[in-house]
Amino acid sequence: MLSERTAPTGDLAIEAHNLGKRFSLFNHPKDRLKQLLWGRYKQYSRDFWALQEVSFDIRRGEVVGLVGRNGAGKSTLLQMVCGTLTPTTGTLAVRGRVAALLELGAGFSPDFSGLENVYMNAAILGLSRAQVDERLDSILAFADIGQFIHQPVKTYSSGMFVRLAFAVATSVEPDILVIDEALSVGDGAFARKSFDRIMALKENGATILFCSHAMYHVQALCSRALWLEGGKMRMWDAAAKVTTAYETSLVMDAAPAIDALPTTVHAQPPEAATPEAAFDAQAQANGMAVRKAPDGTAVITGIEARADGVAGRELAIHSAQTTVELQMWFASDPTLPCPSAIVAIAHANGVVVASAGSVNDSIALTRAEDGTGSATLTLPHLPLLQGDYLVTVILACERGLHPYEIVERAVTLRVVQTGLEQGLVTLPHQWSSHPGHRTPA
Ligand SMILES: Nc1ncnc2c1ncn2[C@@H]1O[C@H](COP(=O)(O)OP(=O)(O)OP(=O)(O)O)[C@@H](O)[C@H]1O
Repeated sequence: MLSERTAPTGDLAIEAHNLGKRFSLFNHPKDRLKQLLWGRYKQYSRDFWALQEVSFDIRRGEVVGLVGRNGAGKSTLLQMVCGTLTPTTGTLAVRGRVAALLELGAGFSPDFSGLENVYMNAAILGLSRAQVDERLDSILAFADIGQFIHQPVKTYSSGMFVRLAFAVATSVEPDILVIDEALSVGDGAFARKSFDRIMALKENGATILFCSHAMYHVQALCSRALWLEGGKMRMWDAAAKVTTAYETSLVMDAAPAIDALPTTVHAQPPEAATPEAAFDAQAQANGMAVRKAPDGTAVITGIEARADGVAGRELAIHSAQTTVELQMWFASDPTLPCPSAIVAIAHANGVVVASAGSVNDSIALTRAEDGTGSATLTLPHLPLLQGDYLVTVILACERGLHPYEIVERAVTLRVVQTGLEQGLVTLPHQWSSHPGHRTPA
């Protein structure tokens, strides 16, 4: 969906002032008709405010993240920016050509061929026939669905459908890109390609507004973030501040904060990435080269966890004594840059305790010419306190942003302790003591 609301002039791409959106809720479908006929005499609906008093402005070229729990009003706001919903109160100025990656392919007609849909969809997005002719080769090359382009789209797999829709939606160089949740779409090589395309649009100066449950994406890509709660603005500030406050609130409410972690990047369901698959692969050939990475992507071929050298999927750990090693084997397309590794540890109640990423630690992984290699994270004298902890292992792109594969709950750490310390970790600490009264400084 694309709309060109006003010319992209001035410094501000989006200006929202006191935005509100009210929906009418009906208890029964027929109440809708009654409201139409007799609404003057009796109220058959009740009002529900999905958004209230939302004000912000976004500079041109800025990348802004939108965070909040389910039902907070994020999609409602994105739809207003795209022009598919109109505000009930307030004003919204959107300057420039907007491309939305919201419901990809929603405008496709099932009985028409892919090619016909490209023309129809691109026209809706504001491209003339000549402009589509000019871009057609690159759209088709990007979607990479071969001869299927001449078949009705109702015969497409969901992957093909999304690839074509994404290729069309991003073929118009937008001034403003609005993305709901998925920063990359499709699977395997296409997921990486689509992520790279969004990054290229960002580097070319597009203003991006995206909503995500992956806080590391918001922190890594955005300068500012808006936190919505119950339809109202809870916080609008530097991305790092907002994500920290938001994550803290999730933990405080004992909601499973794992939702906010790299472990739940929804962009790419980790098909083969169950612990079983990874461990089976590992078992079959000592972790080496069992799964071959398809072109344009990378896969985890094995995971092994060791507690003081003893391997297992469930490790018994003595708090602050046992040294844990987590090793991940991978196979990657050798023509791609070498991938990176991320490990996250969450308490069994869902609270994320810690994570480490090779990119963040400025460590470049190494691999053989055929693209295979391994990465080992060593955690000396693991300072976790008593409890069960789950380890998630992620193989990501060279920037540590696009996950190729995620293995949730790859390893369980069962920690026992002898002392009476409370909490999740022991912090490095020291005590000192002196005799006598307090003396003025
Ligand atoms: N057309 C509609 N009619 C009535 N209520 C609606 C409509 N669209 C959204 N809502 C309600 O508005 C509230 C905000 O919804 P919205 O989809 O914007 O939330 P969200 O933050 O995007 O949630 P999620 O993360 O689950 O996508 C929800 O309570 C939702 O049920």
